[in-house]
Amino acid sequence: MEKNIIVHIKKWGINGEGIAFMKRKPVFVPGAIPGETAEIQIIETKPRYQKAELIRILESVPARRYPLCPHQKECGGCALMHVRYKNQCRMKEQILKEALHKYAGYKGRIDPIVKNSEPLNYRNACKLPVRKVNGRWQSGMYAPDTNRFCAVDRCYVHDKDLELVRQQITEIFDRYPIPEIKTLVLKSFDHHVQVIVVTGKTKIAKAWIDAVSHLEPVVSIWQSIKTDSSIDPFGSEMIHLYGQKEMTVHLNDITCSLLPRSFFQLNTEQALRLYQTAAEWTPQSRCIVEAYSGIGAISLFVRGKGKEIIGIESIPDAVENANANAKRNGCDHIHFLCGDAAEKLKEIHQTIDTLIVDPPRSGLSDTMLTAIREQAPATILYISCNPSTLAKNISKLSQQYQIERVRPFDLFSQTPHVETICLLTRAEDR
Ligand SMILES: C[S@@+](CC[C@H](N)C(=O)[O-])C[C@H]1O[C@@H](n2cnc3c(N)ncnc32)[C@H](O)[C@@H]1O
Repeated sequence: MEKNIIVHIKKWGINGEGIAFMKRKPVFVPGAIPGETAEIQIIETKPRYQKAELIRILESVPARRYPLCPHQKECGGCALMHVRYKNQCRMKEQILKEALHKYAGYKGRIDPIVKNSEPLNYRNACKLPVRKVNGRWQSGMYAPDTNRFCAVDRCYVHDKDLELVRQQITEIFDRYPIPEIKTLVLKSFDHHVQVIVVTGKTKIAKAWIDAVSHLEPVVSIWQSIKTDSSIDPFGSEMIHLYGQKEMTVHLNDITCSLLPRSFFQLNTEQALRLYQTAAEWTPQSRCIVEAYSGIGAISLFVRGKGKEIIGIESIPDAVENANANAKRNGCDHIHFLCGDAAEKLKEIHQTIDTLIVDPPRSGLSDTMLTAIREQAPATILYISCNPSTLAKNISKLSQQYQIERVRPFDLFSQTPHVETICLLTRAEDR
């Protein structure tokens, strides 16, 4: 067994760990904070880095606080809960700054992070595995990098209605068990909660549906039958069991609907601020394209900035929502196409003045980057939840585009994730 060693934590890692250096090689120490002196034990050695377990903190820093959640270490969902909120925000600003510098060579100004006014109880959705533990049904999380189930009796970042329903549903599972239950998905907007249970091929008892539908905030229940092991959280068959099919989200004067498969940002209040910034930074354009458009909320926010707005999204249900959302908000000049962003972008023949992209964490594919270079819009608004892929993608566009503005948003408080909006302009147009 490795013996314990004492290290000084020098900087933040992108996953919220502290990083120490031994013989110039980084050692990742989850739970440690830059500035601290820690006793650690190496648990993994790789050619370019090491991973360690934090044994104890010998010298702490004022940024440390006692984490509210007793499951913080095992659950891993809130890797920064032991860090004071203002220091969490500084960490995110620093991670973004370093990524833009390292991969895109950017040393310019970054706006201060837009803080979350409610760093707890903000999450409007959860997707949790369900297991029987000591004879009782529980929903929880998998411990980081493992398939070890960690039952969570109370989650502090879930929206209050969502959390109430989650706790009550697990009790209902005890009374009316669902054979082959895999995952519980909940979405909460405006005090209304949608429940989606992902199961094997099984019929859900009427007693379970009745009990869940009687929970005060529940307005919609779905079952998703999943028999494959794909990463898609839902299976191919979706059965509507009770109430509304769609959820409604109000974003200032805009109203949007979403079906269970449609994506929406996890933090409604901060999403609103992000979309307002997108609207502010989008120049007046003849044609705007929004790729990775989800239910079309950004297109609706920039509705006054384009004569024609085209959205592209790969999930058919989200496209159905987006087109209906455009209609319901009186926007005849906005429509949405279903398909792969790169493929559909290539098929657009008119001149694109502004391109808005909001891809998943993996960022833009090489085919998307090629399609962007070919279309050469004058302005790109890149919204990203991953500073590394954002910066690497910007680097690949750097022959044509320069960074004009960057603003991070804290959408995922208590976690190391940071959302960023970045305005890029075509170099020759400056
Ligand atoms: C980060 S979400 C952004 C959604 C939307 N902009 C919003 O703010 O709600 C990314 C979206 O891209 C979609 N998507 C993922 N890969 C795609 C692809 N290759 N082509 C088109 N859309 C894709 C996902 O279904 C998801 O709706």
